[in-house]
Amino acid sequence: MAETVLALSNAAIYQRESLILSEVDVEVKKGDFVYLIGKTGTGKSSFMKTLYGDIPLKEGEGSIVGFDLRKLKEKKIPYLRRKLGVVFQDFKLLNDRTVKDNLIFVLRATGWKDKSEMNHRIDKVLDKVGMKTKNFKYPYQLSGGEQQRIAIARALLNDPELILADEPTGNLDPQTSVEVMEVLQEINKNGNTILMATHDYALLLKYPSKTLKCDGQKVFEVIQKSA
Ligand SMILES: Nc1ncnc2c1ncn2[C@@H]1O[C@H](COP(=O)(O)OP(=O)(O)OP(=O)(O)O)[C@@H](O)[C@H]1O
Repeated sequence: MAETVLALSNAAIYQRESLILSEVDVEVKKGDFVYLIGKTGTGKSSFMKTLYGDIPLKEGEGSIVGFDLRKLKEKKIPYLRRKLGVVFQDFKLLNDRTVKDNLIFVLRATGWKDKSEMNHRIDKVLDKVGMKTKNFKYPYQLSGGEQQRIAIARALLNDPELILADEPTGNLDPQTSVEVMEVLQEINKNGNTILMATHDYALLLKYPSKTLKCDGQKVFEVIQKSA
């Protein structure tokens, strides 16, 4: 039996005082690729933010990569984030430094010191996303798809137990979205667990997988019809 990396039980998700989602029961196991879909404003981002500690979980139970979300103290959030890889729609790369320096910045911030170990790790994650030859480029010299691949490499640096991707293809054209999705599929095949929020139904059809849907303040699993 695969180990559970995320479990929510009877959880309620709020944005300040507004209830966004209630009675949420979700389980993600090691090796899963799970989609989170739903129309704009139905709570996908709020759900993701709760998982990476940006919104506190005040009702129900929640555990993620060994952390209890109900008991998560502010000062523990960086440790939670180290076990997660988070990928955003807008990449969030630092524009004043090269790809390599973006990655070194994260490694240093998470306690890495040895230069050759850092170089080795950077080469490895860039290789996984097919960007090894672009490590000297600045983010603004890269296309959107390439920037997102760098953001995925950054998420992989500390060998996360779970990757949370919030609309990772939201800023990309359909062809580039497929290329980024291929990268996510590949790293999932190599053992990484991924939860991806999206409203791109074309990707769901092309790469069917377990799907959760936010609708009417609830989250439920939808069964995809096979084509
Ligand atoms: N910082 C905030 N404070 C209060 N309410 C918020 C805040 N951010 C979002 N909301 C509200 O929470 C609800 C859910 O928003 P959320 O961003 O989670 O939805 P979403 O499904 O991710 O939408 P989208 O696809 O547009 O990103 C919306 O009604 C939104 O207005």
